[in-house]
Amino acid sequence: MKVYIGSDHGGFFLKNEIITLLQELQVEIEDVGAFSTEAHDFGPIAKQVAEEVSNNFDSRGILICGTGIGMSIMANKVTGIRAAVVHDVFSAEATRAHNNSNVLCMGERVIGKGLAFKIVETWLSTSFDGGKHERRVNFIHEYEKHKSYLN
Ligand SMILES: O=C(CO)[C@H](O)[C@H](O)[C@H](O)COP(=O)(O)O
Repeated sequence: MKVYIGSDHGGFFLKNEIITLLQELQVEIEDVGAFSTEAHDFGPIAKQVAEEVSNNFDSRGILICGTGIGMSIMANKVTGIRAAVVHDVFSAEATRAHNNSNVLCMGERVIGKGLAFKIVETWLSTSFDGGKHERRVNFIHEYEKHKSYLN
């Protein structure tokens, strides 16, 4: 699995900490920036990570801004993306098991490094449960394809 990772200025320091963690875990990564604390809009970074994940089989994304929220709103506009804002370990497991989330969004202004590391480790190691959850995830992508009302 390859992980594309990005942040704006608000997530820059936590992104670097998570890159170090991923390197220790021997996870293949690509850092798309930001590469400094100079102000960066979250939109282009989230778009780039989400498009990489959408276009590359067996890849995931991690996006960090101040809250994780702007990143997730942008990432979820990209076809095939299921981005989740996560700030607790239970949700990290649940969003993989139930939503098959492929992008993890966190806020550097919300949580500290220790909890963020637990979230990343849990999110990377939890598998999708499938079954009834597959039907629910499929509904999202059927809607995405047709943009019409589905019952
Ligand atoms: O987009 C966000 C909120 O959804 C992020 O938290 C940004 O990092 C934040 O808005 C940046 O704010 P700043 O005042 O420009 O540092």
